[in-house]
Amino acid sequence: MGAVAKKPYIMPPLSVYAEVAARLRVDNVSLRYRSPKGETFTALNRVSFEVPDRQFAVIVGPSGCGKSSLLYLTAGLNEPTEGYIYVGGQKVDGPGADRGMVFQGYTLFPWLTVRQNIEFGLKRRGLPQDEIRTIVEFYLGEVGLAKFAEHHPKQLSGGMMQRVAIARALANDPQILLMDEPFGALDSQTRLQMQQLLLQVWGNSKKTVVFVTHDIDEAILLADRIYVMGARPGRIKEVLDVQLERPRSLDVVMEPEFISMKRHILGLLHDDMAEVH
Ligand SMILES: Nc1ncnc2c1ncn2[C@@H]1O[C@H](COP(=O)(O)OP(=O)(O)OP(=O)(O)O)[C@@H](O)[C@H]1O
Repeated sequence: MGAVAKKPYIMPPLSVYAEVAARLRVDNVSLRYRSPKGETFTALNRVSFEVPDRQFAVIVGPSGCGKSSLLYLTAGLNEPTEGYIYVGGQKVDGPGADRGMVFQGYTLFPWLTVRQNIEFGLKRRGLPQDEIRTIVEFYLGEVGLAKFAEHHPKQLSGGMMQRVAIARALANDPQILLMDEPFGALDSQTRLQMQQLLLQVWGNSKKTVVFVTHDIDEAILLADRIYVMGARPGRIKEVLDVQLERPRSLDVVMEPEFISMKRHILGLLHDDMAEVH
């Protein structure tokens, strides 16, 4: 195995001050689902990790390992069976504007224009009209959609819709951006463009991002730190720091460190599949 495998990242102990230092702290979280017949299924088992402020964290793992479940818990759309999640030191106990979400499926309001979609949350918060206009213009520019502000979602491509979703989430100035396979439904060319656009927008906003994918290339290209999950039960198997220089272009996939890291993660995922069979 390559250089990465020889020096895996060792997870530091959760510090007493972790709520302050980490933007996201997942503390001993388990999640069990109950079937209608009363059988329980452990989707997540004692998951603990932290994401420092302004980091780009990527969660990668096989299908069914609980990636989406973890993101939904962080969004407050579901509750852990055990353990706690903290965002900016505050315990998550329901959905909140401090967490922006971008999903794989297109979640724009179809009856609203691009501009109206982006300003939706800002209006609900009662911001003054001129402030809303300034924020919306800024994010339309960030995602390259200034010319499409008055279009409706059905007039846009999948990639453009996801750009609106990113702009809408960031316009609300969340503490953390949660992204669940946001480019999973896009063709490979558009996906590569969207990865570059996201890196650029993130570089400007410097938000903390938690991004779920099962695409290893996407994970390494985007991440500061990769959390590799295993399945049955869902758990964190290893945490890897990506030290590739930024800004990262598509050529990064040919760098030895990239290839070595990819091989290592593939090995972890294969081990996991071997454990299942
Ligand atoms: N509401 C539910 N009731 C029962 N089981 C569920 C429920 N939601 C998810 N699960 C199960 O929990 C496990 C984790 O699901 P989850 O969707 O979080 O995984 P994932 O890693 O995001 O998978 P994928 O990559 O395929 O989207 C899976 O085995 C799934 O079948």
